[in-house]
Amino acid sequence: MSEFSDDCFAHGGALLSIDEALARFRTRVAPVAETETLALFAADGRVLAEPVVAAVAIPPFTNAAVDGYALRHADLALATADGLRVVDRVQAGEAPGRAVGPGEAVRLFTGAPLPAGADTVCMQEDVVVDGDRIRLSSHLRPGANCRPVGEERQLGAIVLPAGRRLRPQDLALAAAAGAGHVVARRRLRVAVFSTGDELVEPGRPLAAARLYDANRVMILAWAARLGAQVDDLGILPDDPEVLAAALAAAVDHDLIVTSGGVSAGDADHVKAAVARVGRIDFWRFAIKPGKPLALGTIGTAAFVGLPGNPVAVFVTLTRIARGLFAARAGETWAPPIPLPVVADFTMSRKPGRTEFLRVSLTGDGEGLPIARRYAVDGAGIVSSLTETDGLVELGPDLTAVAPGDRLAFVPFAALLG
Ligand SMILES: Nc1nc2c(c(=O)[nH]1)N[C@H]1C(S)=C(S)[C@@H](COP(=O)(O)OP(=O)(O)OC[C@H]3O[C@@H](n4cnc5c(N)ncnc54)[C@H](O)[C@@H]3O)O[C@H]1N2
Ligand code: MOO
Repeated sequence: MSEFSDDCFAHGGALLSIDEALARFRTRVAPVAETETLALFAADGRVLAEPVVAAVAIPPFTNAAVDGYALRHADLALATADGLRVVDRVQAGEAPGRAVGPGEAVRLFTGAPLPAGADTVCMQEDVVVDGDRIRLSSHLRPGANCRPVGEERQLGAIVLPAGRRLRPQDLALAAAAGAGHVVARRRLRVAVFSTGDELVEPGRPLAAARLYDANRVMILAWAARLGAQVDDLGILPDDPEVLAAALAAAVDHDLIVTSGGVSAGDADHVKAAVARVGRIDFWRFAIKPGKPLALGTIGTAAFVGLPGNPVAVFVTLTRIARGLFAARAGETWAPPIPLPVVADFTMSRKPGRTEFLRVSLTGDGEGLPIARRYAVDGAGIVSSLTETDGLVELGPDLTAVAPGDRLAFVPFAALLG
């Protein structure tokens, strides 16, 4: 199967919305085909290639939800009047020794199987114990305090769908369903480099007119958090020959992500370099920051050229490139759903683009959280991403924000998931 259609990333040059971009990734990019069988305990963060099917019912047998006594609901009147005789005791993990007959109860503990004949469990707090007899002090509905066999899932049911990126709670469900192993897609191989003659490796001495490469470590960490095998190709100069050679050497990756050099400056050579060794398309987004994005294919690798400004990198990486990553990884993914917050600031703006503001949240715990806008604007202000809690998304038609307005907020944790 071909990973990309020939014109996978082609488009007419009009401004795109993020939703349009994500829809194109979903429909035009094929997931990596190779799969591997993994021990459940090694599968956190991996993407399921096959659904997990219940090898047992969950729970596998009807059991007690509380510490107490198993009884027959038909004996309820007797249980509250004369009481019932306790004839056995069953711990979790034990098989019941005998059935519960008329006028009888069995002492049992949370997780223990219900003995035959019993259909209801009363909590030990609701009985008075008198020798080998118990008397019930409250009413009970039939089946109370029982967890019936298959209540959660029947044998053979799908418990986790293919495409799920496994989280700790998914692993718990797979374990409960009896799965010792899962079939996952292989990890994506992601290569990352920065471009720009002005860039210097962090920690090295800085000469005049140079600045440290902030983007590469952010992109590498983003991909690694998503479970990719990352290759750091370093900082490359604004030299089309060098860039083309590096791109050609990186074709064994699923995704090549770069930053810088995609706009219209004299030293913006990334697009030309990709065109030499593969195919390139240029997408312009109606968003701020992050308007320019170069997308292409080099053999079986997808190429993503992010803009140079670090905040634009963060926005395009988490809101756009994330969708391409998901499509390649075979992952069912949707952008995080924004939560309502209330503005404490005033702002007027030109309509036409979706704008992402960095905001901090405060609040007294009553009502919606209050969003305070970061004091300094600008797509180069890295600390605007570290001293805030997430992004507010202003729709393209919005021309003003006033204190008290409701805004759509997505926390950083959700953007990085
Ligand atoms: N005439 C125009 N100029 C620019 C436009 C435009 O539409 N017309 N768009 C601006 C916007 S918006 C952005 S974003 C940038 C994108 O340009 P590039 O992708 O070519 O990025 P560079 O020019 O290489 O860098 C932009 C800026 O970011 C700094 N940078 C680059 N890489 C890193 C890095 N790894 N770590 C830290 N900082 C980095 C770079 O020094 C520049 O200051 O173009 C605008 N110009
Ligand atoms: O897209 Mo530029 O994206 O604002 O810094």
